[in-house]
Amino acid sequence: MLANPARKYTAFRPLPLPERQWPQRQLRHAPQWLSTDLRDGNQALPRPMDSATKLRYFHMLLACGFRQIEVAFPAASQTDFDFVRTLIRDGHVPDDVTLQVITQSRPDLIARTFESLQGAPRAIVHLYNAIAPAWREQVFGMGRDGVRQLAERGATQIRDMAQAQPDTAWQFQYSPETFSAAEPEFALEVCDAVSAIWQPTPDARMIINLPATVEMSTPNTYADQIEWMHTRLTRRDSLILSVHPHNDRGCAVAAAELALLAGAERVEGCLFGHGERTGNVDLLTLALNLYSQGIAPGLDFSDIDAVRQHVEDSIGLPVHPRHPYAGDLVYTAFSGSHQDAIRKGMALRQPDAPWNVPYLPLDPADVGRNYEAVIRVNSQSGKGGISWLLEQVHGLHLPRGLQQAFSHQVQHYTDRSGQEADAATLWQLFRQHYLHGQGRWQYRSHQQQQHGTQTMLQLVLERDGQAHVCSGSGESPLAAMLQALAVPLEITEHAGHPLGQGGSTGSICYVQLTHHDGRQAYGVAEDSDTQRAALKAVLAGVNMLAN
Ligand SMILES: CC(=O)SCCNC(=O)CCNC(=O)[C@H](O)C(C)(C)COP(=O)(O)OP(=O)(O)OC[C@H]1O[C@@H](n2cnc3c(N)ncnc32)[C@H](O)[C@@H]1OP(=O)(O)O
Ligand SMILES: CC(C)C(=O)C(=O)O
Repeated sequence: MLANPARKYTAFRPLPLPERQWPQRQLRHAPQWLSTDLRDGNQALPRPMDSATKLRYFHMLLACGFRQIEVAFPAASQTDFDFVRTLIRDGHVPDDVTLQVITQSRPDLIARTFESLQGAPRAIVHLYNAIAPAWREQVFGMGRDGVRQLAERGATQIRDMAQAQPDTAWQFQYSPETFSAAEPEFALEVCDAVSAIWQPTPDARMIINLPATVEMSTPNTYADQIEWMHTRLTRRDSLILSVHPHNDRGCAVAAAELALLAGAERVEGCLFGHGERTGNVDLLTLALNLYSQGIAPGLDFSDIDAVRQHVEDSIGLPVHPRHPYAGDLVYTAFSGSHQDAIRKGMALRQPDAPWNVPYLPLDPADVGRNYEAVIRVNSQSGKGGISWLLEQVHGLHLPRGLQQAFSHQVQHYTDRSGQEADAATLWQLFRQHYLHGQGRWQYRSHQQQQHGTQTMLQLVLERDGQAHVCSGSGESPLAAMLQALAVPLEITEHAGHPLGQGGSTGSICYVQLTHHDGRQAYGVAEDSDTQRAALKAVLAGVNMLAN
């Protein structure tokens, strides 16, 4: 890299727009969506999709709720042409869905495009040509007039060919490709020239689509460019203003959102941001950004993993595990403090109250994710996450002190193994540490009598493998047991609950014992009988302190 990059790269010059309105606005409704997965997305694949894959993808897009789908560049290849024919001929396009196809401003390509659309009830014909200086000079070898005339010639041919196919309800779209790199007044001149030819009306609007073909600037600058056009375009009430951001600087989603504030009404992009180079704007992220602000996006991602799987299988590229809303890890907390906050938030959550769970901008359940994956345990995790998993999967409600004590065991395991501890491993570790049933004292049977406030307990135990009978009394069966055992211990905590998850039945009991020398341990036991579980838990605690 250069010590002085300014020798090679020039900063993008922002457009002065002191009267800008967009920073004061808020998004309140969803835009029109155009999926260009099958065109801009497909043209950027190492191996473009075959027709069968494209057809399945088309139906997946319909199921997500897309109503405008750019399906091909029909003049580019026989495959693209045939795909459009198949969609039309075999009746794949529902009545409320419009196909869009793209063409360069070249007479043979436009003619072929119209041929592909024969018999379509509705269609959007999308004309584009690059207008920015580098393209004018290097690609077309033309001045501004030449480039404007290129657009005008294409628009005229499209108008005339559409008139010759009156059975189709046509809508026209013009993209001044490389808009964001072009001089705004020239972009305006070309767009106005095209709309002068197409003569849209408020009832039959044409689409002006302003692409950031290459993302050149910060999103606020793109928003200024959009607002500048929005407030100056001739026939504005007869236009649908659309944006088509790419993601070269990693800001396409922000650019699209600010562009919507700046007057755009429609967004073109792809699922998961596929497309040329760094991709098109990710429509799924945009839609779920709206959703998580309480705005119905008009797209349905209730089963986000199915959509992701479909896209991955179709295009042969993976979705990143940290991809917003859809990545494998995006609802998952490994770190202790995040887990603690999520667990508390989930516990306090009221079903009808606004979503307010810390660290989770969206309820994973809304996109078909379960809560199990929300918390995963590794060496960065704390007691909160560990107990959440034991609670969710095995129905254990560990007392706080036991959570702390057990988390040390888990930490030891994860540090040593370098591995994640899933719910099954945690349960195994818990059983191994607390429910192994070994130790000096073993329970055999007991009998209990009540004399006023005093409980009399007769115990048949095993001590070091030998039968041991003893008795004691106290204000509770557990106190009576400690007396019977004649150990210098106190019960400092006692909790329990029925079991019913993870294949267990009966009750589980947790008892914290404190030795007179200050040492503490938890005894845990499960049994079909609550009383027996408590007595066994005391013995387990005694065994722990004996170790
Ligand atoms: C930003 C975007 O995503 S735009 C969409 C881009 N998508 C694609 O290009 C995928 C499909 N494209 C193709 O398959 C091919 O490019 C075809 C079939 C359309 C055309 O192929 P060819 O004519 O053989 O070659 P090629 O694409 O290199 O043509 C470039 C020519 O088109 C001209 N051209 C490029 N864009 C346009 C345009 N929008 N309008 C008119 N002419 C254009 C170039 O100036 C160049 O002209 P030249 O040959 O006189 O120098
Ligand atoms: C043709 C236009 C819309 C395009 O794909 C782009 O600029 O990226």
